[in-house]
Amino acid sequence: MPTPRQVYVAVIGVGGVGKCFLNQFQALRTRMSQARTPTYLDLIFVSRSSKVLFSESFRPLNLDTIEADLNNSKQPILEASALVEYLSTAPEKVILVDNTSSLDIARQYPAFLRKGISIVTPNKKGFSDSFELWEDMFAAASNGTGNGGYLFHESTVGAGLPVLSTLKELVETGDEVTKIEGVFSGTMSFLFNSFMPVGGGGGSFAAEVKKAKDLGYTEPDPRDDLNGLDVARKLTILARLAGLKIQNPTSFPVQSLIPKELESCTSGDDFMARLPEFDDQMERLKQEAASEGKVVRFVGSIDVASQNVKVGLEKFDASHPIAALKGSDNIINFYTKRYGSNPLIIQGAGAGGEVTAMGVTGDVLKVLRSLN
Ligand SMILES: NC(=O)C1=CN([C@@H]2O[C@H](COP(=O)(O)OP(=O)(O)OC[C@H]3O[C@@H](n4cnc5c(N)ncnc54)[C@H](OP(=O)(O)O)[C@@H]3O)[C@@H](O)[C@H]2O)C=CC1
Ligand SMILES: N[C@@H](CC=O)C(=O)O
Ligand code: NA
Repeated sequence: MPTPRQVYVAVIGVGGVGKCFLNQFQALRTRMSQARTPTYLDLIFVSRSSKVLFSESFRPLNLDTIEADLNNSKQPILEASALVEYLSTAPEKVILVDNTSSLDIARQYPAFLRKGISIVTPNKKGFSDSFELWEDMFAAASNGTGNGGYLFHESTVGAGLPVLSTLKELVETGDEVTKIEGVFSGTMSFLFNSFMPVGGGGGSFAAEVKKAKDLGYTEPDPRDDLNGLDVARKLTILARLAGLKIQNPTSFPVQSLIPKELESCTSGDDFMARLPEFDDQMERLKQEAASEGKVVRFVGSIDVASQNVKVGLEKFDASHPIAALKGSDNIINFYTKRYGSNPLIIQGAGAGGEVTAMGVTGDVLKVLRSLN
């Protein structure tokens, strides 16, 4: 007869995704405590860029008051390396949820994993950094080749859509993935669907960028979406999972939509303030495509055999499924040997706090199922 167990959870980042995650975690915690064999989930650490809250003795934090408690906390900031030490002394298994976009934190994943701490994250930075870091992470993880903590990152591609789990299952069941293509950015999808809808009309480009930011679709700095790198990071992750040794997200052609004149902007706010000056350029792009009866969309593709990866704008006929996407929808086509010329297609919202947090919460469940 299995016995009840306790698992600790530590959360870094309480922004758009982090806040939704904490709500979903609270509901999960209740459900797990009522299961036939209960799991008691306790939040023992939470932080944001300027605040940290935890107890030296691993006393659970109160989820009902967590936001105010964190903001009122006077505890000194813990560097990631100090957090590794603190969590590794916990008397129960620990899952660390990284809801930031910090590369510095991601670089510590191998250290956390080697100490038996599991990691769940929507943060793409570590998985698309050097191939060496990718290898270090999976060499340490128990669901890689190591015997440390477990590592899951479903929301790094397509937010909560089951993109990575599907690709892994295709590969692990022996299918041969030949090509992956589609729309991989919720922000870019939203921008082009609303700025250049099929049938004409649409708002100004800069106004749509602001809407995408306000809706929580963009990266913390929207330039990370508009420069194409967010999509390049996702394709790097997919290509690596499909077996390609892509060195980094700039080792293949990536089209940037940042106007030359704005490349020197010192902050995201400065960039956003000046973007309307360049609405005319985007309007010309729209008119040019319309004169051919087409629309423009921001897409990416990976040709596995030729190792050809690319990211950028392409024109589509109005009848094409990519032209017909709505809102922040992503569409991901997997061409494989088994599926032949009709790809396996995954489609749905590819950005937003709730759907991204769903992928993160789902990954917490995967860790709980894996931990014995
Ligand atoms: N938004 C979306 O639709 C999707 C997001 N993602 C990924 O999810 C992650 C979070 O995105 P999102 O919630 O939108 O971003 P936000 O900017 O809303 O939130 C980021 C959070 O991380 C905190 N933070 C940043 N750096 C550090 C640090 N060094 N130490 C501790 N805390 C830190 C911020 O602190 P503070 O509050 O003090 O600023 C903030 O709470 C990103 O990696 C993003 O790429 C993935 C898929 C979709
Ligand atoms: N900024 C990203 C968020 C999800 O990864 C996007 O727009 O797709
Ligand atoms: Na996903």
